[in-house]
Amino acid sequence: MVMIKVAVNGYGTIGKRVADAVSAQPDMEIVGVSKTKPSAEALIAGKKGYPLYIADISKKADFEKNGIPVAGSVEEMVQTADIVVDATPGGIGAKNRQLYEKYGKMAIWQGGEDHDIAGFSFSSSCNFDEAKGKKFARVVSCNTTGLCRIIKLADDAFGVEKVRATMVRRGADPGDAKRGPVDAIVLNPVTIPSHHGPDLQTVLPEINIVTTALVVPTTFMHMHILQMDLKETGDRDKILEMIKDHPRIGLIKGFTGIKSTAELKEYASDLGRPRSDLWESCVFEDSVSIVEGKELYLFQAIHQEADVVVENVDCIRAMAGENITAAESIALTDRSMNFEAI
Ligand SMILES: NC(=O)C1=CN([C@@H]2O[C@H](COP(=O)(O)OP(=O)(O)OC[C@H]3O[C@@H](n4cnc5c(N)ncnc54)[C@H](O)[C@@H]3O)[C@@H](O)[C@H]2O)C=CC1
Ligand SMILES: O=C(OP(=O)(O)O)[C@H](O)COP(=O)(O)O
Repeated sequence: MVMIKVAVNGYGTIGKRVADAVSAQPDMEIVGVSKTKPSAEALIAGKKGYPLYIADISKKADFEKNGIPVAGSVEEMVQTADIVVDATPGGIGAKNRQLYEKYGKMAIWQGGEDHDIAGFSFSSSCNFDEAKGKKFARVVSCNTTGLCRIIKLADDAFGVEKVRATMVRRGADPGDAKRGPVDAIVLNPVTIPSHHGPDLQTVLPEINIVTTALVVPTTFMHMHILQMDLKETGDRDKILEMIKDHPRIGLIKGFTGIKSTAELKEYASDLGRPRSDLWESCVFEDSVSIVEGKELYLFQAIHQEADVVVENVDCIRAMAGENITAAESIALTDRSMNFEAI
């Protein structure tokens, strides 16, 4: 089996998870990860055995005096890789495109960048085959990934006439002590639609969708309030069966008593998931309702730090790996991470 050499540019919330997920795959290896300054994450990258490269090589001494070995510059890291996963903060990734082009490397950006950065946006459940042969791709954001999975499922089953959805977004990631809100419900944005609908259309252009979003003072997971008008009369049992069969959508059963993101976090941690990560979308079974035949309603929780991680792995395989199907790649990614949707 040919090993795909992967570099992760930006070893933060998403980058460190992608690095671990890639390392677990039989057909991929991490050749380097990058940081800008010495930090706890930089220390851990070294402890995990990931060669650490730095954006500004003049800062090498700052790392080394803190006992963190530096393998070289980001430019050198890019040269060692077949493909780069760019997980730098939104807006920074666009500046790196030139570097990837210079060395003729494939690259994958994250949802904080615009679709135009790659001209192709990816979701494993929707357009895996289209990534084959692409030089550049962008994995859509965490919320959009969650929307893509469930809307594609409903569209395949009954056809989707239109979608109206509200994203209740977490205020900050758990480790992000500087962000808020601390005591507010913030309309984010106050204008309608939010970016999620147009973002979904970069993957599923035929879907009629309007999204709204607000931010609340929590750190673990977003919550979606989703309503779809179906083209054909819906069948709740069929939808539940399809969700059960979907490798990246979990079904939260009523008997568990789980009705909140807090209880989901406890569940993920009791399952022994690394970092309490929920790579699957979490649909609340009791919320799945068909009203007047063709209106489908549900709540789903989305772990913002995790769901895009498995998508990045599939995207790497589609672009740089041997010719396999979406289902085969998803199964291999998940199996290698001991991930079975709840
Ligand atoms: N955190 C989240 O919930 C999600 C984030 N995303 C997207 O993923 C991307 C990364 O976000 P996070 O991981 O949250 O950011 P982060 O801030 O946690 O991590 C970014 C990392 O990039 C490093 N970095 C900064 N400038 C750099 C440079 N010039 N060269 C190399 N490394 C550099 C930083 O040291 C940091 O480790 C963004 O596009 C974001 O929108 C997507 C889904 C969910
Ligand atoms: O990609 C995300 O959200 P999004 O799908 O709402 O754009 C992540 O949760 C990051 O969002 P942030 O821009 O609030 O850090």
